[in-house]
Amino acid sequence: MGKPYATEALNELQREIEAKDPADVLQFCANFFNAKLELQRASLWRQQAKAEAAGLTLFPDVKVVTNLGVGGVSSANGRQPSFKSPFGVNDPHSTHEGDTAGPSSAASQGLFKGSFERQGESLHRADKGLDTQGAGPPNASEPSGTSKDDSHNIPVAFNANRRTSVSAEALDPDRFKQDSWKPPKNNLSEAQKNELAKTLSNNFLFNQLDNQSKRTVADALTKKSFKQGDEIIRQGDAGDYFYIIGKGIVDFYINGNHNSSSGEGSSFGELALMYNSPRAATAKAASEEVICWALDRLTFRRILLEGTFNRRLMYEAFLTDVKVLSGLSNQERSKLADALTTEIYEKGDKIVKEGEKGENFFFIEKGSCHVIKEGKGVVKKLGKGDYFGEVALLNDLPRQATVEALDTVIVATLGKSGFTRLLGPAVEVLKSQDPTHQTAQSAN
Ligand SMILES: Nc1ncnc2c1ncn2[C@@H]1O[C@@H]2COP(=O)(O)O[C@H]2[C@H]1O
Ligand SMILES: Nc1ncnc2c1ncn2[C@@H]1O[C@@H]2COP(=O)(O)O[C@H]2[C@H]1O
Repeated sequence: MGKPYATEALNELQREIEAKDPADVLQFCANFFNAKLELQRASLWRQQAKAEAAGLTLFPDVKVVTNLGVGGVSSANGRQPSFKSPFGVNDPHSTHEGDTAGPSSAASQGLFKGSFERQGESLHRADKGLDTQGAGPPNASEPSGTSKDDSHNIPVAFNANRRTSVSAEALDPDRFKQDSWKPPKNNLSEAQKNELAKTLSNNFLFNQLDNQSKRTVADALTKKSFKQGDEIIRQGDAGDYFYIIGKGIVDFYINGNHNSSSGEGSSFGELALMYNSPRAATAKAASEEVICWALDRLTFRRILLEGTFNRRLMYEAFLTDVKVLSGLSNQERSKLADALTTEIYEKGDKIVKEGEKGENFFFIEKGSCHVIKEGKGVVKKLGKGDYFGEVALLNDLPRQATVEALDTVIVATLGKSGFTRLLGPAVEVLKSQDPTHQTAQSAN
């Protein structure tokens, strides 16, 4: 990343601070840059296997990384450099276990602990299809870093150009404002507008947008009809459109095997657009008639990545570090991220009270809490990445303890229905770790 990027990032941070007025500015800055870094590493990391197959090295030489002076970067045995988060040793969840087992293990655990930063790095790429909608490459000049000779080895539909990765483009609203991009206009009839409005009212992501963004998206969506068996998306292709289902059922296949299905109001096709990665699944029309509303890649990135999707990405970065969720796929993690709501508590606040009915499950994003039981006192201390509130939801019991904020605590909460629907394999882990069945633990 060059100087202009740093300036843009700092400007963006400044705007965020002014808009959000965080109580703990340093923590906010740390979170901001940590999330950016993690997104960037995650994006590259997803492409590592393909890059290796093409004989390319995506990750920088360890010496280069060290020279960048990213806090706590270290390396061992030539493996992926280890990145220490800005929370450093005080972060109870920065143990970096994934590092010791090598890259593939780290990836499968959802832990992206390497720093992939590299000054001026940009690989030539063969995914021209991704930029066919008038954007052109965000950076025309080709910085040095990887030899041009490598470019023809990159498989089609593989994006190794970090300059168009989600972290570089999505989190860079200034670039959006400066260029000549204009959202497309669909010129729908009144009847079609009403049909679309009905579909959008059922779509979770759309409902998160502000009114202006809603209007832009509604004006840009185009209607596409499919017959049963039609392939809407093919696994491995480059991403062109994001889809919202207006009518019918869509089946998803991974490597030819049926994986899941979605119905009216659901959306799909976001992953390839978010990460500039190949399509992760094949989507096929499963009912007689399927109507989808398609949003072009550029409008998707400009509008959705600036708002809801940024929030989602921030949550995803955080959720990647929550140990109990390590069994979730990226898709499951995205869905979970969409359903989370942020709540802030001050020192002394009782986030849940023993004996009360339980409605929510909580992940701690920031701060620490004491778990207090009547007659026993403090039984546990919880910190960033820990969770609580599962016992009441899993067993339909009143809250088994009080959880009190020890400082400013930010939690991501999940309602009861999301808890059972979206935690997937993590529910079994939660059950097996029921703290009411465990012996007393240290509260220090
Ligand atoms: N299990 C799954 N893994 C990956 N993608 C899925 C899955 N189920 C549904 N999908 C959707 O299928 C889409 C295929 O294209 P994308 O990778 O852009 O985005 C993907 C998701 O929206
Ligand atoms: N020893 C413990 N006993 C009861 N609850 C605990 C204990 N340790 C941690 N907790 C958490 O405190 C939460 C209080 O609300 P729940 O009973 O829903 O879920 C509980 C657990 O998540």
